[in-house]
Amino acid sequence: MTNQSIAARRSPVVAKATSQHPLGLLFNLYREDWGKLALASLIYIVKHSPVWIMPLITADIINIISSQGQIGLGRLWFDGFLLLIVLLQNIPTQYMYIRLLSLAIRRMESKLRSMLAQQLQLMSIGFYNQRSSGVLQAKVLRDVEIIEQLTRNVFQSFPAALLNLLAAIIVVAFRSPWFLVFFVATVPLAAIVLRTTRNPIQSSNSAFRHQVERLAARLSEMIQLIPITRAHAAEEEEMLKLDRRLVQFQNAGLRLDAVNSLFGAASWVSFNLFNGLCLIVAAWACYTQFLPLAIGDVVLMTSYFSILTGAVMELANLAPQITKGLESVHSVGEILDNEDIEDNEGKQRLDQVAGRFQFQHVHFSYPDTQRSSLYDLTLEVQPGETIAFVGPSGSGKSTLLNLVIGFLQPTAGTILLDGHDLQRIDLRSYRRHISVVSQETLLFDGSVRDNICYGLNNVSEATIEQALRDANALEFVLDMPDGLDTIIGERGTRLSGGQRQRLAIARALIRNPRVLILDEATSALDSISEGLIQEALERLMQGRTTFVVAHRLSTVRNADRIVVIEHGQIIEVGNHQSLVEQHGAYAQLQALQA
Ligand SMILES: Nc1ncnc2c1ncn2[C@@H]1O[C@H](COP(=O)(O)OP(=O)(O)OP(=O)(O)O)[C@@H](O)[C@H]1O
Repeated sequence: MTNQSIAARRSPVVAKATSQHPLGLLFNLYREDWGKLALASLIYIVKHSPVWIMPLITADIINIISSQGQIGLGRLWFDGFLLLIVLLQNIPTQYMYIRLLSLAIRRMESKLRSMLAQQLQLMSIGFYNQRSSGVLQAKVLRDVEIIEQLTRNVFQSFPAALLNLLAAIIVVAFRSPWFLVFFVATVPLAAIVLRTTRNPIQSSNSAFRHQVERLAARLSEMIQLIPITRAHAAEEEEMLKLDRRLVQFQNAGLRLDAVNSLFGAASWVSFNLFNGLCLIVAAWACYTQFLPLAIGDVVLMTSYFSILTGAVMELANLAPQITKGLESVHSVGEILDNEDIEDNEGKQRLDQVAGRFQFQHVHFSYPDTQRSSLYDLTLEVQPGETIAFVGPSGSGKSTLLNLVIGFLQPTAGTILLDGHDLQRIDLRSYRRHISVVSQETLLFDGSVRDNICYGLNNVSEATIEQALRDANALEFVLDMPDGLDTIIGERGTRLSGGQRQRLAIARALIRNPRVLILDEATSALDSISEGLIQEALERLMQGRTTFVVAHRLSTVRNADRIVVIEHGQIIEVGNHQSLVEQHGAYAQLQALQA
C-alpha cells in the first residue's frame, strides 16, 4: 500500500501533518501559528537588547572616566538614562514574548495529542495486539512534551544567539575590524565540536527513548497484573522484572548524560580558551598601541567576544536538545505514519443488516507465523440462526469471532455478509448492527447509564429500564445508591462478575443488534448467577444471528447448530442431539464434561 493512498484515507489534519521527514511534521504542526512565532521573535529582539547595548554603555562610561575631563558629565547622565529605558522595557516585552510563544506551543501540543488519538482510533486491532498500551501512552504524553520543550528551547535560544552573534559582529566590524579574525575562527571550532559529538548524542538519545518505552510497557503490565500477582504471592518476581528493566533504563540514562556532559565540557573549554586568547591579544594591542584601542575598547572587545562565544556555544548546545526533540518527533511519526490502519474510507456503507453469513474457503494465519490458525473453513449461517463454536483450546474459535467482527481479515477466502464481501464494506456501518458480550466485560469509570448507552444518543429512560429488566439487571441497579446514575468505578470494579456481565447484556440489548457475538459469556460464575445470565442471553439472542463461543457445553446445547473446530478446521456440524448421536468429537467433549 502506498503512503499516498494511506494519507488519502486519513482525516485532513493527519494527512497534512504526516511527512517523511520529522522537520516536515514539525513545520506542519505550526502551520497556523507561524505569524505568532514570527511576532514573538521580533519582540524578542527588543526584549533582548540590554545584552548587547550594555557593553556599549559600559565601554562608553569607562572611556568617559579615562578621558580625564575631555568628555563632559552630560554624556554620563545620558548613558544612565539609556540604561534605565533599555532595562525597563524588558518587563512588558518579556510578557508579550512568552504569551505569544505559549499560545503557539500549547496549541501545537493539544493538536498533536489529538492527532495521535485520532490516528489510534484508526489503527487496526492487530496493531494493538503487538503493542503495549504503556508504549503508546509514553508517545502521547512524554514525546509530545519533549517536542514542546524542543520548540520552547529553539525559540528561546535561537533568536537570542543569532541576535547576539549579529550584534557582536557588527559592533566589532565598526570599532576594530581586525578582531573579526577571532570571531570568524570560532565558526570552524563550533563545527568540529558539533561534528564529533553528533552521532553519539543521536544514538544515545534513541537508545534512551526506547528504554523509556520499554519501562512504560513493563509498568503498565505490572499494574494490570497486580491482582494476579498478589493472588499468587509473586510480588518479588514482579519487582525483580521491574528492577532489571530499571537497571537498563538507568544505564541508558547514564550513557546519555555522559555523552551530553562530555559535549558540554568540550564546548565550554574550547570557547573559553578562545575568550582568554582574545583578552590577551586585545590587552597586548592596546598596551603596545599596535591597534589604536582605548581601555574601554579592550573591555568592549572582550565583552563582545564573550557574547559571541556564548552565542555560538548556545547554538551548539541546542544540538543535543534538537536531537532529543527530533527523536521524539520520529517516535510520534511511528504512529502517525503507520500504515496498519483499518481501511474503511470510500467503502460501501450498510444501512440494513439481515445477518446472513457465508464463509467461503476461509484461511487465516497470524502475521509472523508459519501455521494457519484457520484452514479452509466453509459455512453458511442464516439470519437469526444461533451458531455455537466448540473445540479444544487453541483450535481457532476466538480467531473466527474476530473475523466475524472484522478485526481480522481472512488471508485467503471470503466472508460474505448478506452477499457483500466483508472486506469491501465500511466496517463501521456494519458494526453499528453488532453487539459483543465477552468474558471480560469492559466497563469504564462512569454511571450505569453512561456504560449502557455507550455510543448511543438520546436513549429514553423507559428503553434503558427495559434493557436492564431483560438483562435481569434492573433489580440490582435500582438497589444501588443512585440507581442508574451510580458511578461504577474504573472497569466496573465496584460490581461483581455476574453483575458486570448483566450490564454488558443490557448494553448489547439496547443497541438492538442484528448480529450478536458471545465469547465465553457464562464462564466462571456460580449457578444462580449463571442461570440469570443464561436467561438474559436467551432473550438477547432471540431473532438475531448469534455466534457463541463457550467451553461449557451446557450453554451451547440450545444453539441451532454447533460447529466443532479442531486445529483450525471444521470437523462436525449439527445440533446437540444429532452430534451426540454421531458419537464423534462433540460426543467425546460432552462425555468429558459430564
Ligand atoms: N495474536 C496471535 N498471534 C499469533 N498466533 C496467535 C495469536 N492469537 C492466537 N494465535 C494462535 O492461533 C490459534 C487459534 O487461537 P484462538 O485464540 O483462536 O483459539 P481458541 O480456540 O479461541 O482458544 P481458547 O479456547 O483457548 O480461547 C492458536 O494456535 C493460537 O496459538
